[in-house]
Amino acid sequence: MFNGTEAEERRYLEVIVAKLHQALKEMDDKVSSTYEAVIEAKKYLWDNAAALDPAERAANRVDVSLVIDLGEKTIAKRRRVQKLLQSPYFGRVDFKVGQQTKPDSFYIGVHSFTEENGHDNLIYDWRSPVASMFYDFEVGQAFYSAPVGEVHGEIGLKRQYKINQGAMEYMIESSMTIHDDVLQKELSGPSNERMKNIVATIQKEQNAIIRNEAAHELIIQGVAGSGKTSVALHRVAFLLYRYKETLNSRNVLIISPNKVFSDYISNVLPELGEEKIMEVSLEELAAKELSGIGKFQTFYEQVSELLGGPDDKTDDTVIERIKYKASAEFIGQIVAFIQYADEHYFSPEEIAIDKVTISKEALFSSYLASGRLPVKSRLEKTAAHVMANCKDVDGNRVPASASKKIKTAVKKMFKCQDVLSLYKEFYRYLGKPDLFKLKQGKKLEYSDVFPLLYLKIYFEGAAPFDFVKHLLVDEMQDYTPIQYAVLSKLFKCKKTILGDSSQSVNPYSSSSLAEIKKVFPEADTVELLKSYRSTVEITTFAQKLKPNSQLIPIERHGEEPLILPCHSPRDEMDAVRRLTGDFLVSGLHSLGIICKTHAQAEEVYAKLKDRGYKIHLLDFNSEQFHEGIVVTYAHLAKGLEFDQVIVPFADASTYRTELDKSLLYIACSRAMHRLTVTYAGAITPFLKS
Ligand SMILES: Nc1ncnc2c1ncn2[C@@H]1O[C@H](COP(=O)(O)OP(=O)(O)OP(=O)(O)O)[C@@H](O)[C@H]1O
Repeated sequence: MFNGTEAEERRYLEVIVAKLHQALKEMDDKVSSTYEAVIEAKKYLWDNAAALDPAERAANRVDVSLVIDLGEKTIAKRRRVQKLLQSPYFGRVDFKVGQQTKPDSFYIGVHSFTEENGHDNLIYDWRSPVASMFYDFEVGQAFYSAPVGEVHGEIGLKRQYKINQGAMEYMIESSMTIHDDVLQKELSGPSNERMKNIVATIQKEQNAIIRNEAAHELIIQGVAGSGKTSVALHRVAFLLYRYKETLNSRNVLIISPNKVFSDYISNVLPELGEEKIMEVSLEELAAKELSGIGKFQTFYEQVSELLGGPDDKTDDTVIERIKYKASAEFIGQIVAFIQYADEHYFSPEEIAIDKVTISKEALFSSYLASGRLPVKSRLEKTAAHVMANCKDVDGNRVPASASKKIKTAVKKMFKCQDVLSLYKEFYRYLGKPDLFKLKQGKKLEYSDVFPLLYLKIYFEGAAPFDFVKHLLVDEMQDYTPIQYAVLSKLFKCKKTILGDSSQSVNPYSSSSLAEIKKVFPEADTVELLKSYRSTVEITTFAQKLKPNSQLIPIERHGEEPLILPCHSPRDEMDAVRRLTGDFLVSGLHSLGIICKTHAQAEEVYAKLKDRGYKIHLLDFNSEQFHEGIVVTYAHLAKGLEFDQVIVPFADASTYRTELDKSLLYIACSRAMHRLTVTYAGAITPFLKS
């Protein structure tokens, strides 16, 4: 057998590392000679500028840019080889097809590697067709999908390697269910600074999501820590590889909940050899689309309003408005209104301007003939059509002096002159004008932003984002059906939508997989039930808050979470300080102190900073994730994870509503290895038992 023993594998690794070094050297030489060639060509241009004719100069410039292009490609390739030098491969599959006497050995790494003048592919990219067998099959019958069709055969051997700094730490022969030992090792270590790639331990069900090419919309509901975000980013990397001729990173957009989250995930694609993708929040999108129409409350401000103070009660009518506009039926009502407006809101009147007369009937038939355009364009087309088809009393074409007046008159025949009036009219049509309320300073409530945008698209139209060929929506539970309806009008492309209905920060407007599916009836849906982030003890603890009998924690054990009662708020702060001190000597990398509200986080931050701890406060103005000790609140902590989490203020007055329970669940489920909950006074009823 090729490289049958561990000693042979170790020698082979040395050979590969040497080849990678050799390739690196060759690339360095190539980059240097490219550099010299560019300097030479530029010098030639400069020295001979006067003697060269324009065509020669242009040809010379083209040559220079071709050489630069080549140099850049070499540099990108060099970066990949450099990465491979750390860990050339993580897996091997020996696969035999049909009557083949000896199997082929495929070594699988984060990138592919072929010797410059050699023919053999020494390392296969994890996204290549043949590598899919590493994730999908154990020893025995297997197949992969190649461009020529499915290739069937037999896997005779499957191995996994942990290679660090070019040296093999361990090698595992795997004949059992995928990667258990390696996965355990990966998950038990302390966290990285930011989210990392999981190519070596992608699970079969995750691989199916990553390589799903057929779905136009793919909706992933996954329990906390099930790898949704990781999988979605690996899916993007896969699609960029698979469709490299037609798709590049500038064609992929992620709707991300905030800048901290975007920064937190920003390393994954570059680690996989791809460029970062664009990110935007729904608020940024709405601000662009609604510019000139009005200011609006943000989602975070809406949630803060709902949280209120310990004794405040949120205005029930606010909740009623949010709930109403978050229902799936609401879209049906807006659609019905649009149809009604189409049929009833254009009221033609005879026009008699200067020497031109246009009948009511002519106007109406032009309006009907103008098709399904946005209202404004439709009115313009109607005016243009009637003018083209009529003459003044002298038999002449409509004079320019009259045409402007006619256009204005036609515009006024539509019941509403701007989108905000149309939006208010919608609630009058429903017989529920009270469902629209502006906030102080004429700010729109957040729940009005997307219905208004939906009507704006009907009234004025919107330029779809055609350059986006794949849209990723994370934290799907936080978006309502009407938001999805707007997204699908703006983005006609393929979509991957992921989230967890248990992690809603606003229970009045959260969406489940079933609700989102109503907006995308053709979508493929997947559920991820295995949770990888936390120890069994932490997962079991968090499950008491939001039970899900289907959740399967990965068998990894650690300390029992600790609930720490304190005599007074002062004692509680002392406890948090002590726990923070313990963390600093624990060998763990990241600590998240996760409060319920921003105000509480500011308080803890100020008190810990007093003690000289190096800590960071993360809030909605933060642009970056930070390593080390972070103080934040549940809404912002969503999507992040920490080796250790402290949840302070878990008392009965802080966590009392359903929304509070959700936030407590989010906070606790961020912990990977250690979790401590502190409180003074009475404990929250959600943790009472
Ligand atoms: N196959 C895997 N191999 C190794 N680690 C994995 C795997 N799948 C997930 N993980 C790890 O589990 C953790 C959670 O992943 P991720 O943040 O993508 O989950 P999520 O479902 O988006 O979580 P949440 O919804 O709770 O924010 C990360 O540390 C990730 O690296």
